[in-house]
Amino acid sequence: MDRFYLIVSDVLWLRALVPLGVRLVQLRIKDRDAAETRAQIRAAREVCAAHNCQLVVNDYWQIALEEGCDFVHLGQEDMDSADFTALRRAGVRFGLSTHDETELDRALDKGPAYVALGPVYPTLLKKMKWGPQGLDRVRDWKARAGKVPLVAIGGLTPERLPGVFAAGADSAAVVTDIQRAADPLARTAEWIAACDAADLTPA
Ligand SMILES: Cc1ncc(COP(=O)(O)OP(=O)(O)O)c(N)n1
Ligand SMILES: Cc1nc(C(=O)O)sc1CCOP(=O)(O)O
Ligand SMILES: [Mg+2]
Repeated sequence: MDRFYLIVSDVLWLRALVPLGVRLVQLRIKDRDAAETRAQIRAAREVCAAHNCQLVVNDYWQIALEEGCDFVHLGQEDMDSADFTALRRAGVRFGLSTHDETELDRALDKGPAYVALGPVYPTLLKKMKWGPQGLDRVRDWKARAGKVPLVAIGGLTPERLPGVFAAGADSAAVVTDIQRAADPLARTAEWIAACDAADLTPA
């Protein structure tokens, strides 16, 4: 999977950043009504299709199914209500959040396209009951996940990427470092360059 996994909170971000060469983007909408959420997902699908970028829809697996999207991200609570049979029948891949061993076992049982581990570093985005997992935990998760790709998330920056990839993460997800950057477009370019550099570095 692509090393750079951009997560944005609104389709306006997606429109601005995907054309820079982003290949994997998650639309993580919170606190919008159903109509607005659907409109955003539909618009994001169009932008991504035009730029050969994989769209991942966070949380709203049902709207994703209805709108013909082919990839969703689900947290452990989202998994409680998700219809995995319907997702599989429609060929919709899913990535799953994990934070401890029990969650990882539960996630791996579902046959995910990837598992995410976080927060690797402290995150400003949301309050979480888990402290920073650290790079040893990334290494451990990589061994436990086997062939399932591992996404690292939480407090990531371009400067932290070499360590995260060396520990075994296949992909690095980011929100704050880009959305709160003084120049989000320039920061996105830095992320792409840092991820490309990691691809050229022997493991
Ligand atoms: C790549 C990735 N990893 C983890 C999450 C978090 O999902 P979740 O625990 O459901 O929390 P919310 O993002 O829905 O608040 C994610 N979205 N993406
Ligand atoms: C949305 C999210 N989920 C996490 C998890 O551990 O499941 S950490 C996280 C926040 C990631 O954002 P930032 O790059 O701003 O730290
Ligand atoms: Mg969720």
